[in-house]
Amino acid sequence: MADVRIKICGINAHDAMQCAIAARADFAGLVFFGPSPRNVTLAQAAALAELSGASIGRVGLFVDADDSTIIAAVDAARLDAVQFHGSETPERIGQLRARLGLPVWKAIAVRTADDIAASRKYAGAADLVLFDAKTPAGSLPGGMGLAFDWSLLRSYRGAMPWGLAGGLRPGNVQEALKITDAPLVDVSSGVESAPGIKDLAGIAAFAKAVRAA
Ligand SMILES: O=C(O)c1ccccc1NCC(=O)[C@H](O)[C@H](O)COP(=O)(O)O
Repeated sequence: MADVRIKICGINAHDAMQCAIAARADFAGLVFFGPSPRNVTLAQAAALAELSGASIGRVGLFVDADDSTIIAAVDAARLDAVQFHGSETPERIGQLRARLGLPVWKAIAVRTADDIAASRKYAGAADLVLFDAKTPAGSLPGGMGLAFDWSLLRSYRGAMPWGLAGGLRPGNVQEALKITDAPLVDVSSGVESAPGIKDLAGIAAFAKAVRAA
């Protein structure tokens, strides 16, 4: 499977950032969402940006955040893209894209085929849709290690660039790619030893598994 892009999400420590770079991941996700165990402060994000430079794309992750929060993070972390994981509408996503001048990714919470079909409303507003598992009410909207039925994406041909997230691990990502042929995979808790603590060997194993798929 050629050139599947890899995003390691929830990087909040220098060793994890160095490991993602060494594993030749394409993107490092920085979570700007207080309730997450992976949340980074602006100062931490700036230090991670300093460490990583141009070696990896930095994607800032937000959940129904206001403009000032997003802009402060974009500036501090010198973000290359922004990912929205809340209930942002296509109109809101389009406004943010115009205001920030950065690629905008929209996470789509998936349980059924209808959820995937509904992602079409983001065409023209977002640059990429990230299909992720729908999480239980009251829990975090992502980073929960939950997978959806990957067969929903079998033979998927969307109008926009897309990626697969949710419950991926070194041990199952090849199966996920075999079923979905996803051009980008995103992992967070599947490469952690505890919530918010990245497992360095897990990051390396995940990248190796993707490249061997
Ligand atoms: O990772 C978080 O803590 C998080 C919190 C709130 C919204 C989204 C969050 N993560 C988004 C991601 O892009 C994760 O990588 C994605 O949901 C997959 O997570 P996992 O199933 O743990 O691999």
